[in-house]
Amino acid sequence: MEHEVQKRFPANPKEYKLYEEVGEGVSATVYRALCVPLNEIVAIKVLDLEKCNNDLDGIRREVQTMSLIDHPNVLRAYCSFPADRNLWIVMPYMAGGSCLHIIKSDFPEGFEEPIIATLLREVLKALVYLHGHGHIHRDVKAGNILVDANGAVKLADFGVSACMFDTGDRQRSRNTFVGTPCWMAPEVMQQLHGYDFKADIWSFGITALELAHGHAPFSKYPPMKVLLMTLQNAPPGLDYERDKRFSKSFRELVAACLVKDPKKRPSSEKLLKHPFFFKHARSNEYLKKTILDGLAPLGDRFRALKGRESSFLLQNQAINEDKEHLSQREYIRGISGWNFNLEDLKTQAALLDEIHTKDLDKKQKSKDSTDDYDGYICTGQTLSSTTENHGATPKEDGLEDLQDLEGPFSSAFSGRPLQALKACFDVCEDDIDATSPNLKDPLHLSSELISQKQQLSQVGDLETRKVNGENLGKSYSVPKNINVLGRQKFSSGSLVPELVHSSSNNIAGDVERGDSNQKQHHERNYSGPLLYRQIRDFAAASGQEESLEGRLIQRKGRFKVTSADVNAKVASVTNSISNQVGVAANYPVNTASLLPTLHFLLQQNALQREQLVKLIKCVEQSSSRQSETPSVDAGTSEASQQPFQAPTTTSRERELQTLLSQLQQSVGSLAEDVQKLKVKNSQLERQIGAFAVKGGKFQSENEAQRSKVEG
Ligand SMILES: Nc1ncnc2c1ncn2[C@@H]1O[C@H](COP(=O)(O)OP(=O)(O)OP(=O)(O)O)[C@@H](O)[C@H]1O
Repeated sequence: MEHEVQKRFPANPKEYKLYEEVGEGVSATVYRALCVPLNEIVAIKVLDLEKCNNDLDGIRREVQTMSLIDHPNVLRAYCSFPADRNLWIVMPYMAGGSCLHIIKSDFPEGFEEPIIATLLREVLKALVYLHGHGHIHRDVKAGNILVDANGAVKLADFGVSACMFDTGDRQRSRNTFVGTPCWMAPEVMQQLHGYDFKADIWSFGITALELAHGHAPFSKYPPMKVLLMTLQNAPPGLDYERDKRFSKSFRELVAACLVKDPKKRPSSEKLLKHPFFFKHARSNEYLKKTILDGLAPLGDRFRALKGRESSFLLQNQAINEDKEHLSQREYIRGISGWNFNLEDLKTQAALLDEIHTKDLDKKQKSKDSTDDYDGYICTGQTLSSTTENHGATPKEDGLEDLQDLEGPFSSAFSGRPLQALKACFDVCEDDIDATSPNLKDPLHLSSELISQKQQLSQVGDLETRKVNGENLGKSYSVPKNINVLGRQKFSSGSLVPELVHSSSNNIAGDVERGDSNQKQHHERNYSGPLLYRQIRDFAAASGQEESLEGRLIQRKGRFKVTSADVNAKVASVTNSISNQVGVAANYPVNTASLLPTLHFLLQQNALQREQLVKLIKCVEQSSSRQSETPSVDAGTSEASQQPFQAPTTTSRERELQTLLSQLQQSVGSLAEDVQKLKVKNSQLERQIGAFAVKGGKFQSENEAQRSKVEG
């Protein structure tokens, strides 16, 4: 480490020789490279802005975090700089590649327990460090656990990490929807109260299962279904027949991490003291011997995996067309390039619904049939997200219980959730606001791209200078959305209103990427955000909205809903709610699940009623004033004598009238009192006058008597 810190890596692309490709993410390609002046092999992550909808904040965060990090289990950046249209991030070369690559190429059934324990212990050390420094990683998964030639383990990829100590917008970003669905903690999906470090502990638990089985739970399902299953089902665990090979302490460790209530999950520090690690973890040397020795060079493995992926895509083209296997393909790619295109999600929803219908048919035929999805049997229990049921009796998918989803989901998915979902899509699809600044014309987009590139080079400069010891107290404000027409890989759903291509050309993958997306047909991708919009709009309407406003951060390759920038439209809320009600009316529903919707409607009604009453009052008052006007002119009319007797309808008005007549009465009696006082006053004045006259007479008599006596 010391050795790495002291070396100065040049911030100039000419000083590096790029060799073979060793990894590919949604927005980046990673190469093995030689740093010529230092004669050292490094890895260079080349971020291509034109490849996808990048977000500079994310890149800046990734580079900043990586260059400030100093821990043996966290992958750091030596330096970063702009090169042509890209940003290069120079980092240590991890010759073993990611655990996902190792699993895919050589351990498809997962690792043995001591290997898992060793890998997880190292990851936990990284998490203890990151959490201690206020960082939430937010994307812990086997694909981000890298192993070097000596068996050292490092946690990588800070593209979506967040700092808990940040303020302002970044602090709010903890209310964002970040991560990769299979590894994403329920509280991150729900977005009710934000989330904290414990979200990483959930992902850590899922990663443990991934290392044990060779894939993450629910990995073969489309993202939307993963979301629903994570929220609805009991947490996955090591509860099945094939898991008997694992120790009790491993099962306990997984169960401790995969608790839906984040407060009940242990901290990374506490977890590191778990007996599982003392009993089973070994040395880096052990990792080297067991998983690295005999492995082909990383570049070769990567090429082989890519080849397998391409042939899989070709073989399964027919299946792929129905989009049901999207999730699996993404998983095989080993990236988190989830596609949340509207059309895809609609199709997925439709397919799921079909499956659901088939399931119901099947169920009727054989009530006790079981459905072990991927080894993770989804219980058909009613959801209570805080009810843990690791050892639940395996039953079936449980889609019929989706109406029991808790919290805002219950309202968003009342009735038959997938139908409701479709209804939501329809609402939002129509909700395209042509004047929205997010619907940008190509010209605008390209100019934005240019400006973003300029800013990117600033970021690169900044990082380079930072690495060189300069302290730059400068903050960059960067555009949040970049959409580039043409070559584009739609990976994560942009969860904001934005310009995207149609579903046919948005599947992440080289095949799709190759055929440049020339379509000029654009539509807003609401898929991911829809869920969120539903929740947000509902929360806003019922006055529970948290600090959800904010900026979009379109995230490379992750499923992310940021602080929403969609103007809440009462109409859309009402529409979606009424759609849900319509949906509910068409399908058998749990009546209790309709309650929130009805409650909301009631509130809406009360508000509208209040508005109407106010309006009626206004109209009445102005009409009464109109009827008053001639009576004032006439002076003697009945109306002028009884000015407050306009026709009234409400008790409030009657109350006011009573008050007014009481006031009138008291004014009248006051006037009488004043009159009486006036009379008294004038009597007193007269008396005083009389006294004064008498006093004058008395004085003159006195003076006359005095002069007589003196004379
Ligand atoms: N330093 C490294 N040494 C060797 N291989 C690496 C290194 N960094 C990354 N890789 C490989 O490249 C792949 C893609 O890198 P990375 O995950 O950083 O890109 P990304 O665009 O952020 O991807 P994703 O969106 O899937 O997280 C990794 O999964 C890993 O296999």
